[in-house]
Amino acid sequence: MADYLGNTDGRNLHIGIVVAQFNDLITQKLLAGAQAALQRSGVSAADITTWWVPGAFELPRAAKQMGASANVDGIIALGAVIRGETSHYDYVCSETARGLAQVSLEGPVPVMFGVLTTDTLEQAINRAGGKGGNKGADCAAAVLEMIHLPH
Ligand SMILES: Nc1c(NC[C@H](O)[C@H](O)[C@H](O)CO)[nH]c(=O)[nH]c1=O
Ligand SMILES: CC(=O)[C@@H](O)COP(=O)(O)O
Repeated sequence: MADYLGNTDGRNLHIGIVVAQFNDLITQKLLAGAQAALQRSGVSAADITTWWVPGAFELPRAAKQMGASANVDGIIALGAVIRGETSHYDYVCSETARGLAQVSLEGPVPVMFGVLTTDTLEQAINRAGGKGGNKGADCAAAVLEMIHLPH
């Protein structure tokens, strides 16, 4: 099973990950979850390319650049947007989601939405390896499924 998911047409898959530094207490856990899940599925660590960006708002541009230049078969975008005192949260969440969806639809490879959008730090912790699972690992499974869709 691992061999199948980790390659296609007899060659190793190359997976890209773009991850936000903002709330890196959380995003480091999301990244670790994605990396572990990919490697369990037969993707070599050498075939995972990771780019860090300042925050979630920068993820769409990084995903677009990676899809155009890094020879990857799929991309996982990871971030953690946690509500503050102002409406800034709403704009970051909506534009990050819109931008990543646009890159996935219009770009050459599938892009997974692994950005937590939570009201509290606890909610984010629970979804980055806590009782709510790990959104990074979820996206790893999803990107492998999308790559293997019939073309
Ligand atoms: N508040 C959060 C941010 N804000 C920063 C933006 O994502 C962006 O980097 C900045 O506006 C410069 O363009 N980013 C997160 O990832 N998470 C947050 O909770
Ligand atoms: C999600 C955000 O941008 C947020 O953390 C910013 O906090 P604040 O709204 O209190 O400035």
